[in-house]
Amino acid sequence: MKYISTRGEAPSLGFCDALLAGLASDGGLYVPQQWPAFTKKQIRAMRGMTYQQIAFAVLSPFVDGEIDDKTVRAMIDEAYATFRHPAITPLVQTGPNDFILELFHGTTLAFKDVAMQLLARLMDHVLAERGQRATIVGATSGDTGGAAIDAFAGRERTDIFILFPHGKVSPVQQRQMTTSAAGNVHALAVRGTFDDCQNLVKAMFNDKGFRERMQLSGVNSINWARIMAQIVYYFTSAIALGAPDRKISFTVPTGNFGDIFAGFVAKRMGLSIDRLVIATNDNDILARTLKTGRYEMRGVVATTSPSMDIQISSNFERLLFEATDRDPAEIRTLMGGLKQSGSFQIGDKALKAIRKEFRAGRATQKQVARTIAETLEKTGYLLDPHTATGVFVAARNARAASPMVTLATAHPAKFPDAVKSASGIDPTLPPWLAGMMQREERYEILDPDLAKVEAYVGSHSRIRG
Ligand SMILES: Cc1ncc(COP(=O)(O)O)c(C=O)c1O
Ligand SMILES: N[C@@H](CCOP(=O)(O)O)C(=O)O
Repeated sequence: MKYISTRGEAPSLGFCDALLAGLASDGGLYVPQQWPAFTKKQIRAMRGMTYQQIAFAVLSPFVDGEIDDKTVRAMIDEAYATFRHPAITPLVQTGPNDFILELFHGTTLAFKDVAMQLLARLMDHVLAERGQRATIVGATSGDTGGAAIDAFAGRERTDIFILFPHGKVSPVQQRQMTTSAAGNVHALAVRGTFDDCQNLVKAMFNDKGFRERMQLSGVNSINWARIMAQIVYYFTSAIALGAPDRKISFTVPTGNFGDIFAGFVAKRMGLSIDRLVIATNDNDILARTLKTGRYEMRGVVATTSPSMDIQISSNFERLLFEATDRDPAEIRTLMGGLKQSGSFQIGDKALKAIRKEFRAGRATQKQVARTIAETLEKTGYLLDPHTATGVFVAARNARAASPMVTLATAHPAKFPDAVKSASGIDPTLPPWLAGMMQREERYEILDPDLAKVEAYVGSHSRIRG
């Protein structure tokens, strides 16, 4: 299996090289040259398998033998042994046809743990095999950072630098990034938004000299392996609800478009998915784009679901690549427009293809708060604000023909203020995080200035720039 860039001007790579590359050298994102597919019979055979067994079946075609099967299985087992639920990502029924897919049973209480625990092991393995080291740079609106720091802390072959928007993440999210005692961990608070952080990370990758000197690697969902690991829970949950002999719909709280793109890939791989619904908060650029065909950035507004306070939705580029029948020249034009004017217009054919696959809706902060309160009252289930965004949008896009699964992307205890103000309940952190809020913080505050950020990374990575 080769991986090609959405912009068509970077070399195609095998799995291990794409894993370490993160962003392609032409600024594009790597995708598999073709989508592997399972037959109905093969999917039926996954019934009764454990999460780990299904993960191996789903990941194997992507790894394509570049890492031997025994090692991949061992990494999967180790990664998911860190989860606190035996089902890893359990389904909870909240209505006759409504389900919540709990993705927050990992160490940092967000869906990011599912991919990150595996990614860290895969990277470590490949670096060790090659006798290499890497400097990891990542941007976070709150959850990716904590999950990456937890997964990479203390690893000998990597130094990790996480950029987060100063003052714009929840106190729990911030402590998960700033209280690590590991010497290879660096939390950088950037005076700006998540989009500024993500632009800085991409700019570091696009600075060829810096990228090579520092041996940069990425852990955001620009890295194909992140998406790959997230495909698995679409399979486990759909199979538990009757796939492939029944169609299942999913609603996904969306920001950087990685999680829902994994659902799109699962469908391409033969999973019987009915509706794929994008749920946004007030930062509704994706819902607007589906409606108008115009991707148009406006200022980011701070909401009670801060992890989705995003305007530049990186993985939308992967979808555009598919919707334009994989036309890299078209992607270069669209992304050029975005860089220059903050907007682009999707062509009619591509828009039609996108609308065929996705629906979208938005929940305002008031609607999110009401959804938390009403769900608690009706079902006894306490939602976090990101999941509540999904539940609100799911209710407007469900249909009797297929069960609707909403992805629960974070635990309510990560956002106690918003949850308490909506429900009156103060969600408590699990025991392993209980002392975290009292621990001393360690982080650097920086301006959104590429030279300053590169200077910091260059002088603190064990690979000296
Ligand atoms: C809790 C939570 N929900 C939803 C999202 C959106 O996921 P994605 O960026 O993959 O669309 C994020 C982060 O992006 C998140 O941290
Ligand atoms: N919501 C994310 C934003 C970054 O997303 P990623 O999936 O591309 O890493 C976060 O919590 O940081």
